[in-house]
Amino acid sequence: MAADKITNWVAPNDKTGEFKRGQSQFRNFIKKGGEFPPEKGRYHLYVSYACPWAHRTLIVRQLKGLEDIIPYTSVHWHMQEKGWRFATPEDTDAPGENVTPDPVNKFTHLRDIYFSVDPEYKGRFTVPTLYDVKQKKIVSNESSEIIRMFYTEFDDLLPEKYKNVNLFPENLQKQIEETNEWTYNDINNGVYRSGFATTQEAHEKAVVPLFKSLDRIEKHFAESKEGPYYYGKEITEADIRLYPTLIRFDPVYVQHFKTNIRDIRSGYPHIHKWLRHLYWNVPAFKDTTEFTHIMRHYTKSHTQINPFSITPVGPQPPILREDEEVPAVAYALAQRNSK
Ligand SMILES: N[C@@H](CCC(=O)N[C@@H](CS)C(=O)NCC(=O)O)C(=O)O
Repeated sequence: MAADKITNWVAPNDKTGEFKRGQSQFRNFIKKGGEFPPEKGRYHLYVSYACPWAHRTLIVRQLKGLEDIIPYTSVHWHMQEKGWRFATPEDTDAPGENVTPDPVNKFTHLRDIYFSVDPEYKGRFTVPTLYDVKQKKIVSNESSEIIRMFYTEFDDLLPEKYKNVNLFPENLQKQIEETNEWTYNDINNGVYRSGFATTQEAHEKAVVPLFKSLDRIEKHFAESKEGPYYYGKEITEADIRLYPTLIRFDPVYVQHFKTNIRDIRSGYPHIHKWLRHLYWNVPAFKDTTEFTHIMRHYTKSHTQINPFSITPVGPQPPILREDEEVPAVAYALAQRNSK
């Protein structure tokens, strides 16, 4: 049935043409003394390197030093009719760590996990999925909540160094929540609303606020006295939630989702600086960024947008070095410096 196709993010009969993201269905929490207590090796994290929501969880896992506590598997980047699938030993086109067959249940597709937990499951089969190997249950498939569990709930199992990593500090919580509100709607989800729209109106309704919000971030960086992170000297949730969308912006969204009023590298110097600082100087960001998965997934899986599945070659490189600029920016800077 056409309406059930995985690429029908907007139902073909929906006249608004607007992409409306569904609610994540599994919303349990890891808690000491609860149904899902923190334990080393008990929870398996399923991600796709292509996915910005999953990307958040990999960043936090590494920043919090949870590598030995929470193992993970990345699915193959190619999402087809049955949704995300696990890589097989024959797959040689999906680089990166842990792009392997499912080590827990030997399932072939992510959907098998959802059906094994609930044979009547009607939602989407999304990454990230945090799975309790002991009880064979899904803890959560909501990235914004998984990262919050990772911030604190495993602290008792961690050395002092990582216990002290506070990504959601008390004094900034209110500001971060306020930032999340508009960055989620306009940016994280805004790129999808722009790209999945099936009418001109729906597209513009998403693209215009997306760029207004990028302008707002640019201004925030231009005016902030401290850096290099969104809220000063320490990485917080604000960086973790923005980076996965913005690292994908030039390589994918600008062309595939048509969000091309500007790109980051030539249009947003402060955002560009922040982005490159994270990528080149903080291993949790670079190590978890797999451009091959990112560039191929969108262009080859969203056949409703790109029926021939051709992946553009550029922009190259997908992220510039910190001392590199696109020619137009380099020229403008040289002009300024010669005055
Ligand atoms: N609200 C969810 C969204 C997750 C999500 O939509 N993930 C996408 C990949 S970027 C997915 O797995 N989509 C598969 C589908 O919708 O069929 C979260 O933040 O965890």
